[in-house]
Amino acid sequence: MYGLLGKVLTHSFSKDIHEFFTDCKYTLFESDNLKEFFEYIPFSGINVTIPYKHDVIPYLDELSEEAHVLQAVNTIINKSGKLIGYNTDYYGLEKALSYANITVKNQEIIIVGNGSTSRTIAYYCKHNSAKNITILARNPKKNEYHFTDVDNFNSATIIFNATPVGMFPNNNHPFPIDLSKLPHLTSAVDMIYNPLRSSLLIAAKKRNIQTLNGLFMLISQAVKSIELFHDVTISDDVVQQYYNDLLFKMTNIVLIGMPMSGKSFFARIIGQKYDKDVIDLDNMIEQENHMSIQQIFEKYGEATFRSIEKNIVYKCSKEHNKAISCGGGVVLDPDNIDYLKQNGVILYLDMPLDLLKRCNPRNRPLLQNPANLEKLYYDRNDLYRNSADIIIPKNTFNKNITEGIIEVKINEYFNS
Ligand SMILES: Nc1ncnc2c1ncn2[C@@H]1O[C@H](COP(=O)(O)OP(=O)(O)O)[C@@H](O)[C@H]1O
Ligand SMILES: O=C(O)C1=C[C@@H](OP(=O)(O)O)[C@@H](O)[C@H](O)C1
Ligand SMILES: [Mg+2]
Repeated sequence: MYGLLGKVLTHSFSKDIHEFFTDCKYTLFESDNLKEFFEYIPFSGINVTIPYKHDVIPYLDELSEEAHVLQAVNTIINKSGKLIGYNTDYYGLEKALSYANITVKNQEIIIVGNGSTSRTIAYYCKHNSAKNITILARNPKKNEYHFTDVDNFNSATIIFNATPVGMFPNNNHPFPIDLSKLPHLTSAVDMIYNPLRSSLLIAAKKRNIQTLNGLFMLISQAVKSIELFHDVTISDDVVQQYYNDLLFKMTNIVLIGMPMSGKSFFARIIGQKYDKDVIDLDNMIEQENHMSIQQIFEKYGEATFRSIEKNIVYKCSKEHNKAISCGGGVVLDPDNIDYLKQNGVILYLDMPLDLLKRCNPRNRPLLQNPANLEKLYYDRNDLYRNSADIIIPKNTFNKNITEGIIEVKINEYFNS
């Protein structure tokens, strides 16, 4: 029997990963009583998660070197009655950093947080010749510092987040450290994988700092434990393919652009093609308020519409695997873009003004005066461009051509 031991396991990915790579069933054991678990559950191998990584140690016969140093175990193998504890988080971190080409050698490291993940990162950095390691925490212990001491470590080049700040469901909690205080940063690594881009990673990306989230590490630590459980080797290529597929599946594809550029239209096509549910933010607003967009503008004005829109965007930012079509004005509030980027790749349907002028503005309240189209276009074009991860030139009304460009650009984005 194989499985995962922890207290609350509803959000665990381990079962999916284990059952993808092996034919063995993987069981989730939510337990309040470790003694009973070890007495009565006859397992061949189990993984251990919060809050038991340390507490299981007294039940084990032997520890691997990492598990011993870190005093944390996430994998236990039963070898003919002898229980051996390992820590594959260390290995997962190593694989993820190597995948992202991040080396800690001679680097000045900041680790935010002082729990067991922080210890794993510090141990890894020490082992791999980091120049120095600073731990910043909310409640610093000996040889650690408070977040507010960050000014004294402004030569840092790599920052790791080992806290749950910004993790689902508290996606939008701001990161406690202002990155403008760390002008030499080249990489930001977050152990969080939900959302895919945490507050730290969104802030880092704005400064052109390389980012890495926790998904590759999560998969790699699970793969290592599968290798230990079943005495097999899983090749890096297979793991990478699994990662690419999972990442794509978790990601929302978010369409922005001028009114009439085809966002709602292509969101439906993208949804169908990539098996993602479609969300049209304007439709959602209409359904929730039992009014058309036009009626909302007429009755309450644009400012109220924008605040309704912002609330909907906030809710949708926590979704996964959706094709999301936004209203044209979503970019006016930078918070909206931060929300949408958490789990989304932003795709700008870039349609030139002369083509937009040939469309029929029908029920679009802001375009009832034709002169407005030009103004909106010039006011917003830069906002669209700066918000986008992918820009789709849309110089045609031919659906197939645009669909083809979208496919190529999405492939490029996810395979680079
Ligand atoms: N490439 C296309 N081929 C055919 N019809 C299109 C195409 N792009 C947009 N349309 C049509 O143009 C109109 C505006 O598109 P829509 O998706 O509503 O734009 P948006 O959501 O960006 O305002 C819709 O009637 C849509 O069906
Ligand atoms: O551009 C805008 O400010 C708006 C665009 C509309 O969506 P479409 O872009 O789908 O027309 C709708 O959200 C609202 O009328 C405001
Ligand atoms: Mg639309």
